[in-house]
Amino acid sequence: MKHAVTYELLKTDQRTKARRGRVTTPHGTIETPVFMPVGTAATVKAMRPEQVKEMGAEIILSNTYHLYLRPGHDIVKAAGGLHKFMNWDKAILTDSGGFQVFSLGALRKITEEGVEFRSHIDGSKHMLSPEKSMEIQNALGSDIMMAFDECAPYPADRNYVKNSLERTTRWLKRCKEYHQNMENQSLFGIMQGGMYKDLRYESAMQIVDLDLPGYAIGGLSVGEPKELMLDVLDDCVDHLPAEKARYLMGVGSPDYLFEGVERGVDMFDCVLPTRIARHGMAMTSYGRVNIKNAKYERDFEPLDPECDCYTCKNYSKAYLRHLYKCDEMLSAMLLSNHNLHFLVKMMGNIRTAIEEERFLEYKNEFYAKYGRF
Ligand SMILES: Nc1nc(=O)c2cc3nc(NCCN4CCCCC4)[nH]c3cc2[nH]1
Repeated sequence: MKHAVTYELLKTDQRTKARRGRVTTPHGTIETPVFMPVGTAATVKAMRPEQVKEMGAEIILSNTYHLYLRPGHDIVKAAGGLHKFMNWDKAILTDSGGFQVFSLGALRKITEEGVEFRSHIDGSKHMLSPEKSMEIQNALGSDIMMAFDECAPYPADRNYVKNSLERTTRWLKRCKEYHQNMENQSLFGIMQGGMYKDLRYESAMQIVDLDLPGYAIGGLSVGEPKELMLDVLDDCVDHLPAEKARYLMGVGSPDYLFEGVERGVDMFDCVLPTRIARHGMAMTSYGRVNIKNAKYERDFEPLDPECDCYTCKNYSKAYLRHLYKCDEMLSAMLLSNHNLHFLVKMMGNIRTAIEEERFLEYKNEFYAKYGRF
């Protein structure tokens, strides 16, 4: 059966596991490695879709949990689907709701059936299951639908993680069973297994058999130490098929992106660039800039001398500091635009570096300039 979404491996770095590829979807192709801007409630916060497209983003992420609760997937469906509703005509990946229930909703109960929770918006009682998550994502019409899984907390004991990953595998089979609309939407499986390398292997073996077009590494970036995360990641990427897309969920600061690419990851997403923007923080070639800092009061230079984004071409740090101090909406708009542009451009530079066999040199050059993460 032909998948709606396919991955093509174009080149693997000779010295690391970094790889250059391409994901093809019904809403266009995506050059990888790729960072996906997050548009949780059907908007990349403080950004117009044209700006997100203009910076070169080819795919964004949205969330089943949020859109189910508000406005409701029936309304998005009636609008013609999420692409039409939010005026975004490139690719969309939707997360399945599992992680968001744990991180946002007031979790009530996990059973074989699914997850009972109370809405973080109005406290109303709800149930998400593999079938319900697929129904919602089919209604949203996203190109890539994530399987309904349980992201085990960190730390979690081995027995809990083992039982949880086995239930996640059973849930994945139910997702695949229920999934309609195969010709327009593809399902990605999600590997779990906590920080236990042997359980990660077990999870991978169980999900790879289902021959899906892409697989995510879940259960990471959940508060574990960086070196532990990278050690587990390094090990578990190898258990995923080389000819399928590999997506590391919830990762998105520059250092984690470089380290993830180096270990063979193709796709990333994180709220970080837009979230820290709303708190006056910018990512620049020379490290993070906290625009609130008094030292920028009379600094009439742009945020990043090496950045060609709209914000850096037209505004100074002094002005951006002023906007933030006045709590002006334009502050979040300009800093979000810059941070997203910075990461999307950085991934473009990474892709070129892989093509030219100089990924490690580019990484070291970037780290030397960026300084402390
Ligand atoms: N379906 C699903 N399964 C996961 O295991 C998962 C694991 C994840 N881990 C993260 N980490 C996000 C960390 N993020 C960093 C910046 C501030 C907000 C939290 N997001 C995730 C999303 C996930 N989605």
